[in-house]
Amino acid sequence: MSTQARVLPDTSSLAVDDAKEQLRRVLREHRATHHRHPEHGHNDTCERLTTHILQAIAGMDTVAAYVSVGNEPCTRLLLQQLEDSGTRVLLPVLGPHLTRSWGYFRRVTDLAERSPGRPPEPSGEVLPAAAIADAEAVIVPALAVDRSGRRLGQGGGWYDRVLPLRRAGVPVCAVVHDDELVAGPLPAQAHDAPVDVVITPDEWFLLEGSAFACAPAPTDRD
Ligand SMILES: Nc1nc2c(c(=O)[nH]1)N(C=O)[C@@H](CNc1ccc(C(=O)N[C@@H](CCC(=O)O)C(=O)O)cc1)CN2
Ligand SMILES: Nc1ncnc2c1ncn2[C@@H]1O[C@H](COP(=O)(O)OP(=O)(O)OP(=O)(O)O)[C@@H](O)[C@H]1O
Repeated sequence: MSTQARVLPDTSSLAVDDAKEQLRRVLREHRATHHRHPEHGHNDTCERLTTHILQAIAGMDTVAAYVSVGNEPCTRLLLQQLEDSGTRVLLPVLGPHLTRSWGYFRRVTDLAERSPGRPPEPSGEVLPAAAIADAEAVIVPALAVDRSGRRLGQGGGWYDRVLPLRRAGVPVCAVVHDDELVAGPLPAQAHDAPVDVVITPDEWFLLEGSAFACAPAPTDRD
Protein backbone atom coordinates (compact mmCIF):
# COMPACT_ATOMS: atom_id res chain seq x y z
CA MET A 1 0.00 0.00 0.00
CA SER A 2 1.29 3.48 -0.68
CA THR A 3 -0.21 6.79 0.41
CA GLN A 4 0.53 10.01 -1.42
CA ALA A 5 3.09 12.12 0.47
CA ARG A 6 1.92 15.59 1.42
CA VAL A 7 3.14 18.28 -0.94
CA LEU A 8 4.39 21.02 1.37
CA PRO A 9 4.61 24.72 0.55
CA ASP A 10 7.92 25.97 -0.82
CA THR A 11 9.64 27.65 2.12
CA SER A 12 13.10 27.85 0.57
CA SER A 13 13.09 31.67 0.58
CA LEU A 14 12.37 31.88 4.33
CA ALA A 15 14.75 31.89 7.29
CA VAL A 16 14.96 28.35 8.69
CA ASP A 17 13.00 29.14 11.89
CA ASP A 18 10.21 30.77 9.84
CA ALA A 19 10.19 27.91 7.36
CA LYS A 20 9.81 25.38 10.20
CA GLU A 21 6.97 27.37 11.77
CA GLN A 22 5.07 27.62 8.47
CA LEU A 23 5.44 23.90 7.82
CA ARG A 24 4.34 23.04 11.37
CA ARG A 25 1.18 25.10 10.88
CA VAL A 26 0.29 23.32 7.63
CA LEU A 27 1.13 19.86 9.02
CA ARG A 28 -0.84 20.36 12.26
CA GLU A 29 -3.92 21.53 10.33
CA HIS A 30 -3.69 18.50 8.06
CA ARG A 31 -3.20 16.15 11.03
CA ALA A 32 -6.25 17.57 12.78
CA THR A 33 -8.54 16.91 9.82
CA HIS A 34 -7.10 13.70 8.39
CA HIS A 35 -5.77 11.58 11.21
CA ARG A 36 -8.33 10.64 13.81
CA HIS A 37 -7.74 7.90 16.35
CA PRO A 38 -10.81 5.84 17.33
CA GLU A 39 -12.25 6.94 20.66
CA HIS A 40 -12.12 3.38 21.95
CA GLY A 41 -9.77 0.60 20.95
CA HIS A 42 -7.48 0.63 17.93
CA ASN A 43 -7.88 0.34 14.17
CA ASP A 44 -5.97 -1.36 11.38
CA THR A 45 -3.67 1.66 11.04
CA CYS A 46 -2.62 1.41 14.70
CA GLU A 47 -2.00 -2.30 14.23
CA ARG A 48 0.14 -1.91 11.10
CA LEU A 49 2.16 0.88 12.71
CA THR A 50 2.70 -1.19 15.86
CA THR A 51 3.87 -4.18 13.82
CA HIS A 52 6.44 -2.00 12.06
CA ILE A 53 7.76 -0.45 15.27
CA LEU A 54 8.07 -3.91 16.84
CA GLN A 55 10.01 -5.11 13.78
CA ALA A 56 12.37 -2.12 14.03
CA ILE A 57 13.14 -2.76 17.72
CA ALA A 58 13.12 -6.57 17.60
CA GLY A 59 15.40 -8.17 20.17
CA MET A 60 15.90 -5.02 22.25
CA ASP A 61 15.40 -5.13 26.02
CA THR A 62 15.13 -1.37 26.69
CA VAL A 63 13.82 1.39 24.44
CA ALA A 64 12.75 5.00 24.87
CA ALA A 65 9.33 5.84 23.46
CA TYR A 66 6.49 8.31 24.06
CA VAL A 67 2.76 8.23 24.79
CA SER A 68 0.82 9.40 21.74
CA VAL A 69 -1.82 12.08 22.24
CA GLY A 70 -4.51 13.60 20.00
CA ASN A 71 -3.85 13.07 16.31
CA GLU A 72 -0.34 11.70 16.69
CA PRO A 73 0.37 8.26 15.21
CA CYS A 74 -0.68 5.73 17.84
CA THR A 75 1.97 4.38 20.22
CA ARG A 76 -0.50 3.18 22.85
CA LEU A 77 -1.05 -0.21 21.26
CA LEU A 78 2.74 -0.53 21.08
CA LEU A 79 3.03 0.26 24.80
CA GLN A 80 0.43 -2.37 25.58
CA GLN A 81 2.38 -4.96 23.59
CA LEU A 82 5.72 -3.96 25.12
CA GLU A 83 4.14 -4.35 28.54
CA ASP A 84 3.04 -7.86 27.58
CA SER A 85 6.51 -8.79 26.30
CA GLY A 86 8.33 -7.34 29.32
CA THR A 87 10.37 -4.84 27.30
CA ARG A 88 11.61 -1.95 29.45
CA VAL A 89 10.36 1.40 28.15
CA LEU A 90 11.54 4.86 29.15
CA LEU A 91 8.87 7.54 28.72
CA PRO A 92 9.27 11.33 28.79
CA VAL A 93 8.49 13.06 32.07
CA LEU A 94 8.32 16.83 31.90
CA GLY A 95 9.64 18.79 34.83
CA PRO A 96 9.28 22.50 35.58
CA HIS A 97 9.63 24.61 32.41
CA LEU A 98 9.28 21.39 30.37
CA THR A 99 12.69 20.14 31.55
CA ARG A 100 13.68 16.74 30.26
CA SER A 101 13.36 13.70 32.53
CA TRP A 102 12.27 10.09 32.07
CA GLY A 103 10.25 7.49 33.92
CA TYR A 104 10.00 3.75 33.36
CA PHE A 105 6.68 2.61 31.91
CA ARG A 106 4.88 0.33 34.37
CA ARG A 107 1.57 -0.49 32.75
CA VAL A 108 -0.97 1.26 30.52
CA THR A 109 -3.37 1.88 33.40
CA ASP A 110 -0.63 3.73 35.33
CA LEU A 111 -0.25 6.41 32.64
CA ALA A 112 -1.95 9.66 33.59
CA GLU A 113 -1.83 13.33 32.71
CA ARG A 114 0.18 14.57 35.71
CA SER A 115 -0.12 18.25 34.63
CA PRO A 116 -2.70 19.90 32.35
CA GLY A 117 -1.61 20.09 28.70
CA ARG A 118 1.11 17.49 29.06
CA PRO A 119 1.14 14.00 27.58
CA PRO A 120 0.35 11.17 30.06
CA GLU A 121 3.33 10.13 32.17
CA PRO A 122 4.24 7.11 34.31
CA SER A 123 4.23 7.37 38.10
CA GLY A 124 7.32 6.30 39.95
CA GLU A 125 10.89 7.46 40.08
CA VAL A 126 11.77 10.46 37.92
CA LEU A 127 15.08 9.85 36.16
CA PRO A 128 17.44 12.48 34.77
CA ALA A 129 17.72 13.31 31.06
CA ALA A 130 20.86 11.15 30.93
CA ALA A 131 18.77 8.02 31.59
CA ILE A 132 18.24 7.92 27.82
CA ALA A 133 21.66 6.19 27.82
CA ASP A 134 19.83 3.00 28.94
CA ALA A 135 17.91 2.85 25.66
CA GLU A 136 18.88 0.64 22.72
CA ALA A 137 16.60 2.66 20.40
CA VAL A 138 14.78 5.97 20.76
CA ILE A 139 11.31 6.18 19.24
CA VAL A 140 10.49 9.84 18.62
CA PRO A 141 7.41 11.76 17.51
CA ALA A 142 7.59 14.05 14.47
CA LEU A 143 5.28 16.20 12.41
CA ALA A 144 7.09 15.12 9.26
CA VAL A 145 10.27 13.41 8.18
CA ASP A 146 11.92 13.39 4.78
CA ARG A 147 13.53 10.52 2.92
CA SER A 148 16.99 11.76 3.91
CA GLY A 149 16.16 11.56 7.63
CA ARG A 150 15.48 15.23 8.39
CA ARG A 151 12.87 15.47 11.11
CA LEU A 152 10.49 18.29 11.93
CA GLY A 153 9.34 18.13 15.57
CA GLN A 154 6.78 20.10 17.55
CA GLY A 155 9.26 22.96 18.01
CA GLY A 156 10.02 22.75 21.72
CA GLY A 157 13.58 21.50 21.22
CA TRP A 158 12.84 18.72 23.77
CA TYR A 159 14.28 15.95 21.63
CA ASP A 160 17.02 18.14 20.14
CA ARG A 161 18.38 18.61 23.65
CA VAL A 162 17.99 15.05 24.92
CA LEU A 163 19.03 12.98 21.86
CA PRO A 164 22.75 13.88 22.14
CA LEU A 165 22.70 12.04 25.50
CA ARG A 166 21.88 8.66 23.95
CA ARG A 167 24.61 6.05 23.57
CA ALA A 168 26.66 6.11 20.35
CA GLY A 169 25.09 4.05 17.58
CA VAL A 170 21.62 4.00 19.18
CA PRO A 171 19.09 4.55 16.40
CA VAL A 172 16.57 7.39 16.42
CA CYS A 173 13.31 6.05 15.00
CA ALA A 174 10.82 8.67 13.82
CA VAL A 175 7.14 7.70 13.73
CA VAL A 176 4.84 9.56 11.32
CA HIS A 177 1.56 9.08 9.46
CA ASP A 178 1.99 7.75 5.90
CA ASP A 179 1.56 11.10 4.20
CA GLU A 180 3.99 12.83 6.59
CA LEU A 181 6.92 10.97 5.05
CA VAL A 182 7.73 13.68 2.53
CA ALA A 183 10.18 14.10 -0.33
CA GLY A 184 11.70 17.17 1.31
CA PRO A 185 14.14 18.59 1.83
CA LEU A 186 12.74 19.69 5.19
CA PRO A 187 14.54 22.68 6.72
CA ALA A 188 17.22 21.63 9.19
CA GLN A 189 19.64 23.30 11.58
CA ALA A 190 22.90 22.14 13.12
CA HIS A 191 21.15 21.00 16.34
CA ASP A 192 18.65 18.77 14.49
CA ALA A 193 19.68 15.14 14.92
CA PRO A 194 19.03 13.17 11.72
CA VAL A 195 16.91 10.07 12.21
CA ASP A 196 18.14 6.54 11.45
CA VAL A 197 14.82 4.81 10.96
CA VAL A 198 11.49 6.01 9.54
CA ILE A 199 8.34 4.16 10.59
CA THR A 200 4.82 4.60 9.19
CA PRO A 201 1.78 2.29 9.03
CA ASP A 202 2.69 1.54 5.37
CA GLU A 203 6.42 0.94 5.66
CA TRP A 204 9.57 1.22 7.71
CA PHE A 205 13.17 1.55 6.61
CA LEU A 206 16.70 2.34 7.72
CA LEU A 207 18.32 5.44 6.34
CA GLU A 208 21.40 4.74 4.30
CA GLY A 209 24.58 5.69 6.14
CA SER A 210 23.15 5.55 9.67
CA ALA A 211 25.43 3.99 12.28
CA PHE A 212 22.58 1.58 13.03
CA ALA A 213 22.34 0.47 9.41
CA CYS A 214 26.11 -0.14 9.37
CA ALA A 215 26.12 -2.17 12.59
CA PRO A 216 26.87 -5.87 12.06
CA ALA A 217 23.71 -7.93 11.84
CA PRO A 218 23.08 -9.94 15.04
CA THR A 219 24.04 -13.59 14.80
CA ASP A 220 22.57 -16.59 16.61
CA ARG A 221 25.47 -16.41 19.06
CA ASP A 222 24.76 -12.74 20.09
N1 LIG B 1 3.15 12.47 22.78
C1 LIG B 1 4.21 13.29 22.84
N2 LIG B 1 4.99 13.29 23.90
C2 LIG B 1 6.06 14.12 23.94
C3 LIG B 1 6.35 15.01 22.89
C4 LIG B 1 5.47 14.98 21.74
O1 LIG B 1 5.65 15.68 20.74
N3 LIG B 1 4.43 14.10 21.77
N4 LIG B 1 7.42 15.88 23.01
C5 LIG B 1 8.00 16.50 21.92
O2 LIG B 1 8.79 17.38 22.04
C6 LIG B 1 7.99 16.08 24.35
C7 LIG B 1 7.10 16.99 25.19
N5 LIG B 1 6.90 18.26 24.59
C8 LIG B 1 5.98 19.20 25.06
C9 LIG B 1 6.15 20.52 24.67
C10 LIG B 1 5.25 21.49 25.09
C11 LIG B 1 4.18 21.14 25.90
C12 LIG B 1 3.26 22.21 26.38
O3 LIG B 1 3.47 23.37 26.06
N6 LIG B 1 2.22 21.82 27.13
C13 LIG B 1 1.26 22.73 27.78
C14 LIG B 1 1.94 23.53 28.85
C15 LIG B 1 2.44 22.61 29.93
C16 LIG B 1 3.28 23.26 31.01
O4 LIG B 1 3.89 24.33 30.82
O5 LIG B 1 3.31 22.67 32.07
C17 LIG B 1 0.44 23.51 26.77
O6 LIG B 1 0.20 22.94 25.72
O7 LIG B 1 -0.02 24.60 27.08
C18 LIG B 1 4.00 19.83 26.28
C19 LIG B 1 4.90 18.87 25.85
C20 LIG B 1 8.10 14.77 25.06
N7 LIG B 1 6.84 14.07 25.05
N1 LIG C 1 20.75 21.64 22.01
C1 LIG C 1 20.03 22.76 22.12
N2 LIG C 1 20.35 23.70 23.04
C2 LIG C 1 19.63 24.81 23.15
N3 LIG C 1 18.56 25.11 22.39
C3 LIG C 1 18.20 24.24 21.47
C4 LIG C 1 18.92 23.02 21.28
N4 LIG C 1 18.30 22.34 20.30
C5 LIG C 1 17.25 23.09 19.91
N5 LIG C 1 17.19 24.24 20.58
C6 LIG C 1 16.18 25.30 20.42
O1 LIG C 1 14.88 24.73 20.57
C7 LIG C 1 13.97 25.39 19.71
C8 LIG C 1 13.19 24.40 18.88
O2 LIG C 1 14.09 23.76 17.98
P1 LIG C 1 13.53 23.10 16.63
O3 LIG C 1 12.79 24.12 15.84
O4 LIG C 1 14.65 22.39 15.92
O5 LIG C 1 12.49 22.06 17.24
P2 LIG C 1 12.09 20.59 16.87
O6 LIG C 1 13.28 19.75 16.49
O7 LIG C 1 11.01 20.66 15.88
O8 LIG C 1 11.53 20.13 18.29
P3 LIG C 1 11.74 18.84 19.18
O9 LIG C 1 13.21 18.63 19.36
O10 LIG C 1 11.04 19.15 20.45
O11 LIG C 1 11.11 17.73 18.46
C9 LIG C 1 14.77 26.36 18.86
O12 LIG C 1 14.62 27.64 19.40
C10 LIG C 1 16.18 25.85 19.01
O13 LIG C 1 17.12 26.90 18.88
